[in-house]
Amino acid sequence: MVHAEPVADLARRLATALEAHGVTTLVEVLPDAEAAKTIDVAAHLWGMLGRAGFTRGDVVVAVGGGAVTDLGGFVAATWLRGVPLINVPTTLLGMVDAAVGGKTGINTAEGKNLVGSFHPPAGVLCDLDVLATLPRADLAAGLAEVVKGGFIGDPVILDLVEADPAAALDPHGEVVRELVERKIAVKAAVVTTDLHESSLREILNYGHTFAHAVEQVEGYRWRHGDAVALGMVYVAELARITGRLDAETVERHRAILRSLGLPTSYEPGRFDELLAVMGRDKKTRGSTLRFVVLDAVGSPSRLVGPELDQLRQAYDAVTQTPA
Ligand SMILES: NC(=O)c1ccc[n+]([C@@H]2O[C@H](COP(=O)([O-])OP(=O)(O)OC[C@H]3O[C@@H](n4cnc5c(N)ncnc54)[C@H](O)[C@@H]3O)[C@@H](O)[C@H]2O)c1
Ligand SMILES: O=C(O)C(=O)C[C@@H](O)[C@H](O)[C@H](O)COP(=O)(O)O
Ligand SMILES: [Zn+2]
Repeated sequence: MVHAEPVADLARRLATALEAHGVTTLVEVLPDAEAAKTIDVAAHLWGMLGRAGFTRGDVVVAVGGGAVTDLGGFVAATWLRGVPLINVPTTLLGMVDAAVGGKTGINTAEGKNLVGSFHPPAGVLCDLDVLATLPRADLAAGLAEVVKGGFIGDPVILDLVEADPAAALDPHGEVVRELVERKIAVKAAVVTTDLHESSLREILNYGHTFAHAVEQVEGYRWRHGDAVALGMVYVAELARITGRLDAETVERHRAILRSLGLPTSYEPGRFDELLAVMGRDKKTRGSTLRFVVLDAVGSPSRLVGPELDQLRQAYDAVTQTPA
């Protein structure tokens, strides 16, 4: 079982329960957040599994946010070429996105999630009660991925957030439960059709080309969900500039994300740095950047090879907006 320090109590209780049922449990505390997603941490765990005689009859249990399930999943995918994985997401983002759908991965010096595999979990245990201790900023970051699901596939999500943003931020309320169920349904429908991202699955990457670039240039000090919020505004502006999306829907992005306290603007002067990183996005083919854009709410499509000037105009649009 792997976990980070902030959910140590929960992991201890789970390990105790497993031991009580006769399951021998090896528990390892990981570096917190993005610091867990490195080849060094993976290699450390491979060493532990080897010394413990971990076999294909054993199970990796990842208890934590998306960073822990991405790293735990990557180790499960690679050890003995694949052992079973059970995810116990403890952040909203993990519940609605990272722990479901089978993407696992680590970062390299060149970028985010550049090494990984598709390794679906054997099970995901999702208990909304564990969100009681999650800081509000992390709850909001998780809502960014929920809102993404609204824009690409389920507009009722957007209606629910617009009707009562405070309720969306209350982990004990019924609105959060409905948002979680709806977002997982959007993701499940996509992933069951295209697990390996040959085409349709790319829509789950809405906002992520710019988001991942921001995360990297910021040294992973930005929450992933915050970067996704900004990335969705960037790509909505790009879609408007290229004649795909109306200005009203772009403003709807800003209004919804701001109502949740999420970032919708960035600092000027970093376009060249971000452009270089965006070139390493997994959707890029050769030197051609490809973005998931919306033609309308619920109608995602692709924008292939936008002009440099259009990319820059979209950057200007997100750097001139007051936060
Ligand atoms: N594999 C996928 O499909 C997928 C999807 C989306 C995001 N991701 C990845 O997920 C990561 C982001 O995940 P995240 O937003 O969960 O961040 P995170 O895993 O970094 O967790 C955020 C913080 O919350 C703490 N925490 C977790 N649960 C808690 C709880 N119940 N109470 C108090 N503190 C708690 C963590 O220890 C950490 O400090 C990124 O690396 C992103 O790339 C992966
Ligand atoms: O499940 C997917 O597919 C996604 O793209 C979900 C994203 O929210 C997630 O952040 C994912 O890890 C990004 O994938 P990547 O392939 O761009 O690294
Ligand atoms: Zn994401």
